[in-house]
Amino acid sequence: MRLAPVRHDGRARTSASRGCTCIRTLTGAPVPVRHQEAQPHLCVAGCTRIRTLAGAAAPVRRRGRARTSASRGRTCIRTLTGAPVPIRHQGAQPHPCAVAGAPRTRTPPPTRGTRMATTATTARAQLADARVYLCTDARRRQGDLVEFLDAVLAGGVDIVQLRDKGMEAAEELEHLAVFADACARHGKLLAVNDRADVAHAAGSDVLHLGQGDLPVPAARAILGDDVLIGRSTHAESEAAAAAVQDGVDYFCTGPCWPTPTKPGRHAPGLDLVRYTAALGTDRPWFAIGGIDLGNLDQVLEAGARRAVVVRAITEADDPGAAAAEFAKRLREK
Ligand SMILES: Cc1ncc(COP(=O)(O)OP(=O)(O)O)c(N)n1
Ligand SMILES: Cc1nc(C(=O)O)sc1CCOP(=O)(O)O
Ligand SMILES: [Mg+2]
Repeated sequence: MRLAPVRHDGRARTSASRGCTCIRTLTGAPVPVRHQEAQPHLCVAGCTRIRTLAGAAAPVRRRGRARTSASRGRTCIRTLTGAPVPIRHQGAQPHPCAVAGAPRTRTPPPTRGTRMATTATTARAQLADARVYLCTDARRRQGDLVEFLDAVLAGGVDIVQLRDKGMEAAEELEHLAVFADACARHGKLLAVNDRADVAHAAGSDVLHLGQGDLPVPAARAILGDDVLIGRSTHAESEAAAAAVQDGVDYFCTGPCWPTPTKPGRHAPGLDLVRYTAALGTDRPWFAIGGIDLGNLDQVLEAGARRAVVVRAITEADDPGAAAAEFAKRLREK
């Protein structure tokens, strides 16, 4: 199926296209959103539409769930190949994808300033309280993403990041919509890795940047002040800088141990955790790298009060129970 962009500005759709692209605005910057359906879908309350992706007809229905404070987006559930896929629509207004009765001019975006201030404040308070930060892939091998996210978020994960390296942006956004919906159900924070444009399009609460990723000011230029930004640090100088750098909301120090999740990354070990603890910074920071329930006490003894984990939860027999144990032990310190 060849997709061609179509603007909902009164121009005719190209006949060759079964998909459409409409432009929506979140913070003044135009963000292209591709709606892949044979029929124009109605992203307005109560709509049900049939759309086609790869030839399969599937229902699209509006979901009337209330948003949590952690979530700014709206969520529709659509079904592609049998599995429900939540799609979050940014903005307080239904976005103008409706063709029947669609506005010919775009609905103005919400006034971000007032509406976002409370949300950003809430998100920063949640970050301050956070203890367990999970990075996970999209569970394509297991095929259990929704169940997995519900289990770990109910168990005690405070922030969940989609970290699935090499995924194309469109697919990442599809998965992020599932993450966003899960975070909204549980009132937890959603994090995007590496890409400010994807964080913006997904309506993420958090963007995580490594030392080689986009510089913080460049990410802030895209995201504004309301999205939380985190930094990776692997050396004392980097941790000291991240503790004071403008625009940084939290940072991570590690790896505590060499880890196959980040092959080739030198592990500064628990000395860096001890150094960071000694900084005495009020800025939230997390230990990362090789942490599991067997060595967590060493991480705590080195002075960390927050941890980022991947395998210890994603590969656990019972991810929800593993998350709960991490949360319990990090919170009782
Ligand atoms: C919460 C969190 N901490 C550290 C990282 C690692 O970031 P980075 O060094 O950019 O490496 P990649 O994950 O991008 O491979 C992270 N993603 N999240
Ligand atoms: C993604 C990542 N970043 C690191 C850093 O030190 O910045 S360590 C790491 C992988 C952590 O995975 P696991 O919990 O499976 O060891
Ligand atoms: Mg990165």
